[in-house]
Amino acid sequence: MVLKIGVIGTGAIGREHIDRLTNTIAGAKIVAVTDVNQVAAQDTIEMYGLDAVVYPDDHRLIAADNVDAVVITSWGPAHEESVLAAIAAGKAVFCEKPLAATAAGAKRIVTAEMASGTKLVQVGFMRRYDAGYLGLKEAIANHAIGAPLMVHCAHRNPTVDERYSTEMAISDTLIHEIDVLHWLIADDYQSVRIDFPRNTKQAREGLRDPQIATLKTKNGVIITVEIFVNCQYGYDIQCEIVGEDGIVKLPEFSNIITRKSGQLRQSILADWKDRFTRAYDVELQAFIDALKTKGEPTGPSAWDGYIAAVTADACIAAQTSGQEEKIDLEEMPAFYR
Ligand SMILES: NC(=O)c1ccc[n+]([C@@H]2O[C@H](COP(=O)([O-])OP(=O)(O)OC[C@H]3O[C@@H](n4cnc5c(N)ncnc54)[C@H](O)[C@@H]3O)[C@@H](O)[C@H]2O)c1
Ligand SMILES: O[C@H]1[C@H](O)[C@@H](O)[C@H](O)[C@@H](O)[C@H]1O
Repeated sequence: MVLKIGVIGTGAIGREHIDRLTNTIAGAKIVAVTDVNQVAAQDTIEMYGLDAVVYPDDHRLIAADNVDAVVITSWGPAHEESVLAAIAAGKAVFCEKPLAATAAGAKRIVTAEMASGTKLVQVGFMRRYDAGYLGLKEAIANHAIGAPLMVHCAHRNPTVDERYSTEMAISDTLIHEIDVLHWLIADDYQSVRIDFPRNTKQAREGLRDPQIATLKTKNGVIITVEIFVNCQYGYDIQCEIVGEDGIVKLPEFSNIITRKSGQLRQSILADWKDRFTRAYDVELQAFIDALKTKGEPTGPSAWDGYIAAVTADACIAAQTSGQEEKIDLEEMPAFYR
Protein backbone atom coordinates (compact mmCIF):
# COMPACT_ATOMS: atom_id res chain seq x y z
CA MET A 1 0.00 0.00 0.00
CA VAL A 2 1.23 3.49 -0.89
CA LEU A 3 0.41 6.30 1.55
CA LYS A 4 -0.94 9.39 -0.17
CA ILE A 5 0.65 12.51 1.27
CA GLY A 6 -0.37 16.18 1.24
CA VAL A 7 2.40 18.74 1.84
CA ILE A 8 1.70 22.18 3.37
CA GLY A 9 4.51 24.65 2.56
CA THR A 10 6.71 24.27 -0.51
CA GLY A 11 9.69 26.35 0.60
CA ALA A 12 13.21 25.09 1.32
CA ILE A 13 12.56 22.06 3.50
CA GLY A 14 9.15 21.42 1.92
CA ARG A 15 10.87 20.81 -1.41
CA GLU A 16 13.60 18.73 0.26
CA HIS A 17 10.97 16.49 1.86
CA ILE A 18 8.93 16.30 -1.36
CA ASP A 19 12.06 15.20 -3.19
CA ARG A 20 12.91 12.51 -0.63
CA LEU A 21 9.30 11.27 -0.33
CA THR A 22 9.21 10.98 -4.12
CA ASN A 23 12.68 9.68 -4.91
CA THR A 24 14.23 8.13 -1.79
CA ILE A 25 11.55 6.90 0.56
CA ALA A 26 9.49 3.78 -0.12
CA GLY A 27 5.73 3.57 0.27
CA ALA A 28 4.65 7.21 -0.12
CA LYS A 29 3.36 9.39 -2.93
CA ILE A 30 2.73 13.15 -2.93
CA VAL A 31 -0.83 13.74 -4.15
CA ALA A 32 -1.47 17.25 -2.87
CA VAL A 33 0.49 20.42 -2.10
CA THR A 34 -0.37 23.89 -0.91
CA ASP A 35 1.45 27.09 -0.09
CA VAL A 36 0.29 30.64 0.64
CA ASN A 37 2.46 31.34 -2.39
CA GLN A 38 0.40 29.36 -4.92
CA VAL A 39 2.96 29.96 -7.66
CA ALA A 40 5.62 28.25 -5.52
CA ALA A 41 3.26 25.28 -5.01
CA GLN A 42 2.62 24.98 -8.75
CA ASP A 43 6.35 25.35 -9.54
CA THR A 44 7.11 22.56 -7.07
CA ILE A 45 4.77 20.18 -8.86
CA GLU A 46 6.51 20.91 -12.14
CA MET A 47 10.00 20.80 -10.64
CA TYR A 48 9.53 17.28 -9.26
CA GLY A 49 7.14 16.03 -11.96
CA LEU A 50 4.45 15.27 -9.37
CA ASP A 51 1.04 13.87 -10.21
CA ALA A 52 -0.49 16.12 -7.55
CA VAL A 53 -3.14 18.79 -7.06
CA VAL A 54 -2.44 22.30 -5.74
CA TYR A 55 -4.95 23.20 -3.02
CA PRO A 56 -5.78 26.82 -2.15
CA ASP A 57 -5.09 26.33 1.57
CA ASP A 58 -4.12 23.87 4.30
CA HIS A 59 -7.72 23.19 5.44
CA ARG A 60 -8.86 22.10 1.99
CA LEU A 61 -5.76 19.97 1.48
CA ILE A 62 -6.28 18.23 4.83
CA ALA A 63 -9.96 17.58 4.04
CA ALA A 64 -9.21 16.05 0.61
CA ASP A 65 -10.48 12.45 0.43
CA ASN A 66 -7.35 11.12 -1.24
CA VAL A 67 -4.93 12.57 1.35
CA ASP A 68 -4.04 9.84 3.89
CA ALA A 69 -1.42 11.81 5.86
CA VAL A 70 -0.06 15.34 6.03
CA VAL A 71 3.47 16.81 6.08
CA ILE A 72 3.72 20.38 7.43
CA THR A 73 6.69 22.44 6.25
CA SER A 74 5.21 25.94 6.44
CA TRP A 75 6.60 28.71 8.70
CA GLY A 76 6.67 27.89 12.40
CA PRO A 77 3.83 30.24 13.47
CA ALA A 78 1.47 28.50 10.97
CA HIS A 79 2.08 24.96 12.28
CA GLU A 80 -0.41 24.87 15.14
CA GLU A 81 -3.48 25.62 13.01
CA SER A 82 -2.59 22.97 10.42
CA VAL A 83 -1.75 20.32 13.05
CA LEU A 84 -5.07 20.94 14.85
CA ALA A 85 -6.95 20.66 11.54
CA ALA A 86 -5.20 17.35 10.75
CA ILE A 87 -6.07 15.98 14.21
CA ALA A 88 -9.71 17.09 13.76
CA ALA A 89 -9.77 15.22 10.43
CA GLY A 90 -8.23 12.12 12.08
CA LYS A 91 -5.20 12.25 9.76
CA ALA A 92 -1.62 11.48 10.78
CA VAL A 93 0.67 14.48 10.54
CA PHE A 94 4.43 14.97 10.35
CA CYS A 95 5.14 18.55 11.46
CA GLU A 96 8.50 20.25 11.05
CA LYS A 97 9.83 21.92 14.17
CA PRO A 98 8.60 23.87 16.03
CA LEU A 99 5.34 22.03 16.75
CA ALA A 100 3.82 25.36 17.82
CA ALA A 101 5.07 28.88 18.42
CA THR A 102 4.32 28.78 22.16
CA ALA A 103 3.92 26.26 24.98
CA ALA A 104 0.20 27.14 25.13
CA GLY A 105 -0.12 26.25 21.43
CA ALA A 106 1.73 22.95 21.90
CA LYS A 107 -0.53 22.17 24.87
CA ARG A 108 -3.63 22.73 22.69
CA ILE A 109 -2.25 20.16 20.24
CA VAL A 110 -1.52 17.64 23.02
CA THR A 111 -5.03 18.13 24.42
CA ALA A 112 -6.64 17.69 20.98
CA GLU A 113 -4.58 14.60 20.18
CA MET A 114 -5.41 12.95 23.51
CA ALA A 115 -9.11 13.76 23.01
CA SER A 116 -8.97 12.09 19.59
CA GLY A 117 -7.85 8.89 21.33
CA THR A 118 -5.19 8.16 18.67
CA LYS A 119 -1.56 9.17 18.27
CA LEU A 120 -1.42 11.18 15.08
CA VAL A 121 1.50 13.61 15.43
CA GLN A 122 5.23 13.27 14.76
CA VAL A 123 7.54 16.28 15.13
CA GLY A 124 10.51 16.73 12.77
CA PHE A 125 13.25 16.39 15.40
CA MET A 126 15.52 14.56 12.97
CA ARG A 127 18.64 14.64 15.13
CA ARG A 128 17.19 11.67 17.05
CA TYR A 129 17.73 9.67 13.82
CA ASP A 130 21.29 10.89 13.17
CA ALA A 131 23.97 8.19 13.50
CA GLY A 132 26.26 10.50 15.52
CA TYR A 133 23.65 11.39 18.13
CA LEU A 134 22.48 7.75 18.28
CA GLY A 135 26.10 6.76 18.99
CA LEU A 136 26.28 9.30 21.83
CA LYS A 137 23.00 8.04 23.26
CA GLU A 138 24.15 4.44 23.18
CA ALA A 139 27.46 5.32 24.88
CA ILE A 140 25.63 7.13 27.68
CA ALA A 141 23.00 4.41 28.08
CA ASN A 142 25.81 1.81 28.31
CA HIS A 143 27.59 3.90 31.00
CA ALA A 144 30.66 4.23 28.77
CA ILE A 145 31.58 7.59 30.38
CA GLY A 146 29.79 7.23 33.70
CA ALA A 147 27.19 9.80 34.70
CA PRO A 148 27.07 12.89 32.45
CA LEU A 149 28.24 16.02 34.28
CA MET A 150 28.45 18.71 31.59
CA VAL A 151 27.43 19.10 27.94
CA HIS A 152 29.07 21.65 25.61
CA CYS A 153 27.44 22.37 22.26
CA ALA A 154 27.69 24.81 19.39
CA HIS A 155 25.04 25.44 16.74
CA ARG A 156 26.54 27.61 14.02
CA ASN A 157 24.98 28.76 10.75
CA PRO A 158 27.07 30.71 8.21
CA THR A 159 24.38 33.40 7.76
CA VAL A 160 20.63 33.90 8.16
CA ASP A 161 18.11 35.86 6.11
CA GLU A 162 16.54 39.21 7.06
CA ARG A 163 13.44 37.51 8.58
CA TYR A 164 15.54 35.87 11.29
CA SER A 165 15.03 37.45 14.74
CA THR A 166 16.71 37.24 18.15
CA GLU A 167 13.81 35.00 19.35
CA MET A 168 14.28 32.67 16.36
CA ALA A 169 17.72 31.81 17.71
CA ILE A 170 15.62 29.89 20.25
CA SER A 171 12.45 28.83 18.41
CA ASP A 172 14.13 27.98 15.11
CA THR A 173 17.72 27.07 15.98
CA LEU A 174 18.28 26.12 19.65
CA ILE A 175 15.05 24.07 19.48
CA HIS A 176 17.09 21.22 17.94
CA GLU A 177 19.43 21.07 20.97
CA ILE A 178 16.49 21.57 23.34
CA ASP A 179 14.92 18.41 21.96
CA VAL A 180 17.93 16.21 21.43
CA LEU A 181 19.89 16.91 24.63
CA HIS A 182 17.34 15.87 27.27
CA TRP A 183 16.63 12.76 25.18
CA LEU A 184 20.37 12.05 24.93
CA ILE A 185 21.12 12.22 28.65
CA ALA A 186 17.65 11.02 29.78
CA ASP A 187 17.18 13.97 32.11
CA ASP A 188 14.74 16.88 32.50
CA TYR A 189 15.49 20.58 32.21
CA GLN A 190 15.01 22.70 35.29
CA SER A 191 16.18 26.20 34.39
CA VAL A 192 17.83 28.28 31.70
CA ARG A 193 19.79 31.48 31.42
CA ILE A 194 20.75 33.29 28.19
CA ASP A 195 23.88 35.42 27.88
CA PHE A 196 24.80 37.70 25.01
CA PRO A 197 28.53 37.99 24.31
CA ARG A 198 29.80 40.91 22.27
CA ASN A 199 27.63 41.13 19.14
CA THR A 200 29.13 40.20 15.79
CA LYS A 201 29.40 42.97 13.20
CA GLN A 202 28.02 40.44 10.70
CA ALA A 203 24.53 40.45 12.30
CA ARG A 204 21.88 42.65 10.74
CA GLU A 205 20.70 45.67 12.79
CA GLY A 206 18.70 44.55 15.83
CA LEU A 207 19.72 40.87 15.82
CA ARG A 208 21.53 39.64 18.95
CA ASP A 209 24.12 37.16 17.74
CA PRO A 210 25.82 35.12 19.18
CA GLN A 211 23.96 33.89 22.26
CA ILE A 212 24.85 31.35 24.93
CA ALA A 213 22.16 29.23 26.57
CA THR A 214 23.00 27.62 29.91
CA LEU A 215 20.52 24.91 30.84
CA LYS A 216 20.49 23.07 34.18
CA THR A 217 18.87 19.67 34.58
CA LYS A 218 17.15 17.88 37.47
CA ASN A 219 20.24 15.64 37.91
CA GLY A 220 22.50 18.70 38.12
CA VAL A 221 24.01 18.50 34.63
CA ILE A 222 25.00 21.92 33.21
CA ILE A 223 24.60 22.32 29.46
CA THR A 224 26.03 25.22 27.47
CA VAL A 225 24.96 25.83 23.89
CA GLU A 226 26.53 28.53 21.73
CA ILE A 227 24.09 29.73 19.08
CA PHE A 228 25.95 31.69 16.41
CA VAL A 229 24.03 32.17 13.18
CA ASN A 230 26.39 34.54 11.35
CA CYS A 231 29.59 32.59 11.92
CA GLN A 232 30.47 32.98 8.20
CA TYR A 233 32.69 29.93 7.89
CA GLY A 234 30.11 27.14 7.51
CA TYR A 235 27.34 25.02 9.03
CA ASP A 236 28.81 23.49 12.14
CA ILE A 237 27.13 21.38 14.81
CA GLN A 238 29.20 20.39 17.85
CA CYS A 239 28.26 18.35 20.91
CA GLU A 240 30.52 17.04 23.64
CA ILE A 241 29.33 15.22 26.74
CA VAL A 242 31.67 15.17 29.72
CA GLY A 243 31.05 12.26 32.08
CA GLU A 244 32.70 11.21 35.33
CA ASP A 245 34.77 8.51 33.54
CA GLY A 246 35.36 10.06 30.10
CA ILE A 247 34.08 12.20 27.25
CA VAL A 248 32.05 11.43 24.12
CA LYS A 249 31.83 13.82 21.21
CA LEU A 250 29.77 14.08 18.04
CA PRO A 251 31.94 13.04 15.07
CA GLU A 252 33.00 15.67 12.57
CA PHE A 253 30.94 15.46 9.40
CA SER A 254 33.19 13.37 7.17
CA ASN A 255 34.45 15.06 4.06
CA ILE A 256 37.51 13.87 2.17
CA ILE A 257 40.87 15.07 3.41
CA THR A 258 43.26 16.57 0.85
CA ARG A 259 47.03 16.87 1.25
CA LYS A 260 48.32 19.36 -1.28
CA SER A 261 50.82 22.20 -1.61
CA GLY A 262 52.05 21.76 1.95
CA GLN A 263 48.53 21.84 3.37
CA LEU A 264 46.11 19.38 4.95
CA ARG A 265 42.54 20.36 4.02
CA GLN A 266 39.03 19.21 4.85
CA SER A 267 36.08 21.31 3.78
CA ILE A 268 33.28 22.29 6.15
CA LEU A 269 29.62 22.06 5.12
CA ALA A 270 27.93 25.30 4.12
CA ASP A 271 24.25 24.36 4.42
CA TRP A 272 21.98 22.60 6.95
CA LYS A 273 20.44 20.64 4.05
CA ASP A 274 23.62 18.58 3.70
CA ARG A 275 24.37 17.96 7.38
CA PHE A 276 21.40 15.77 8.31
CA THR A 277 20.38 14.35 4.91
CA ARG A 278 20.47 10.74 6.07
CA ALA A 279 18.64 11.58 9.32
CA TYR A 280 15.81 13.26 7.36
CA ASP A 281 15.55 10.17 5.14
CA VAL A 282 15.39 7.83 8.13
CA GLU A 283 12.87 9.94 10.09
CA LEU A 284 10.43 10.22 7.18
CA GLN A 285 10.80 6.54 6.28
CA ALA A 286 10.10 5.72 9.95
CA PHE A 287 6.98 7.93 9.84
CA ILE A 288 5.65 6.17 6.73
CA ASP A 289 6.54 2.66 7.97
CA ALA A 290 5.00 3.21 11.40
CA LEU A 291 1.72 4.41 9.88
CA LYS A 292 1.59 1.32 7.70
CA THR A 293 2.58 -1.27 10.27
CA LYS A 294 1.33 0.19 13.56
CA GLY A 295 -1.34 2.61 12.36
CA GLU A 296 0.29 5.50 14.27
CA PRO A 297 3.58 7.43 14.27
CA THR A 298 6.19 6.26 16.78
CA GLY A 299 8.76 9.07 16.39
CA PRO A 300 9.11 12.28 18.44
CA SER A 301 5.61 12.98 19.69
CA ALA A 302 3.41 15.99 20.35
CA TRP A 303 4.55 15.64 23.98
CA ASP A 304 8.17 16.04 22.81
CA GLY A 305 7.00 19.12 20.90
CA TYR A 306 5.38 20.39 24.13
CA ILE A 307 8.58 19.85 26.17
CA ALA A 308 10.53 21.78 23.53
CA ALA A 309 7.95 24.58 23.46
CA VAL A 310 7.88 25.03 27.27
CA THR A 311 11.68 25.12 27.30
CA ALA A 312 11.79 27.55 24.37
CA ASP A 313 9.31 29.88 26.13
CA ALA A 314 11.57 29.92 29.22
CA CYS A 315 14.61 30.64 27.01
CA ILE A 316 12.81 33.54 25.35
CA ALA A 317 11.81 34.91 28.76
CA ALA A 318 15.47 34.57 29.83
CA GLN A 319 16.58 36.56 26.78
CA THR A 320 14.79 39.62 28.11
CA SER A 321 15.03 39.10 31.88
CA GLY A 322 18.75 38.30 31.88
CA GLN A 323 17.88 35.99 34.81
CA GLU A 324 17.77 32.25 35.28
CA GLU A 325 14.23 31.21 34.33
CA LYS A 326 12.50 28.07 35.62
CA ILE A 327 11.34 25.40 33.17
CA ASP A 328 8.06 24.04 34.53
CA LEU A 329 6.93 20.91 32.72
CA GLU A 330 3.71 19.11 33.48
CA GLU A 331 3.77 15.38 34.26
CA MET A 332 3.82 13.28 31.06
CA PRO A 333 0.32 11.84 30.51
CA ALA A 334 0.00 8.02 30.29
CA PHE A 335 -1.14 8.49 26.65
CA TYR A 336 2.48 9.37 25.67
CA ARG A 337 4.30 6.69 27.71
N1 LIG B 1 14.37 20.02 10.75
C1 LIG B 1 15.18 20.89 10.17
O1 LIG B 1 16.39 20.75 10.17
C2 LIG B 1 14.60 22.07 9.48
C3 LIG B 1 15.35 22.69 8.47
C4 LIG B 1 14.78 23.79 7.83
C5 LIG B 1 13.54 24.24 8.20
N2 LIG B 1 12.87 23.61 9.19
C6 LIG B 1 11.54 24.11 9.63
O2 LIG B 1 10.64 23.97 8.53
C7 LIG B 1 9.77 25.08 8.45
C8 LIG B 1 9.93 25.75 7.07
O3 LIG B 1 11.24 26.22 6.94
P1 LIG B 1 11.85 26.60 5.51
O4 LIG B 1 13.29 26.84 5.74
O5 LIG B 1 11.43 25.62 4.49
O6 LIG B 1 11.11 28.00 5.26
P2 LIG B 1 10.75 28.67 3.85
O7 LIG B 1 10.45 30.09 4.14
O8 LIG B 1 11.79 28.35 2.83
O9 LIG B 1 9.42 27.92 3.41
C9 LIG B 1 8.21 28.01 4.11
C10 LIG B 1 7.08 27.98 3.10
O10 LIG B 1 5.84 27.88 3.80
C11 LIG B 1 4.92 28.75 3.14
N3 LIG B 1 3.85 29.06 4.11
C12 LIG B 1 3.92 29.88 5.18
N4 LIG B 1 2.76 29.86 5.85
C13 LIG B 1 1.94 29.00 5.20
C14 LIG B 1 0.62 28.53 5.42
N5 LIG B 1 -0.12 28.98 6.44
N6 LIG B 1 0.10 27.62 4.56
C15 LIG B 1 0.84 27.19 3.52
N7 LIG B 1 2.09 27.60 3.25
C16 LIG B 1 2.63 28.48 4.10
C17 LIG B 1 5.74 29.93 2.65
O11 LIG B 1 5.09 30.62 1.60
C18 LIG B 1 7.02 29.22 2.22
O12 LIG B 1 6.97 28.83 0.86
C19 LIG B 1 10.15 25.99 9.61
O13 LIG B 1 9.29 25.72 10.70
C20 LIG B 1 11.56 25.60 9.95
O14 LIG B 1 11.90 25.80 11.29
C21 LIG B 1 13.35 22.53 9.80
O1 LIG C 1 15.43 26.14 10.13
C1 LIG C 1 16.83 26.01 10.19
C2 LIG C 1 17.18 24.56 10.45
O2 LIG C 1 16.42 24.06 11.49
C3 LIG C 1 18.64 24.34 10.74
O3 LIG C 1 18.87 23.01 11.15
C4 LIG C 1 19.16 25.31 11.82
O4 LIG C 1 20.55 25.15 11.96
C5 LIG C 1 18.84 26.74 11.47
O5 LIG C 1 19.33 27.60 12.48
C6 LIG C 1 17.36 26.94 11.27
O6 LIG C 1 17.13 28.29 10.91
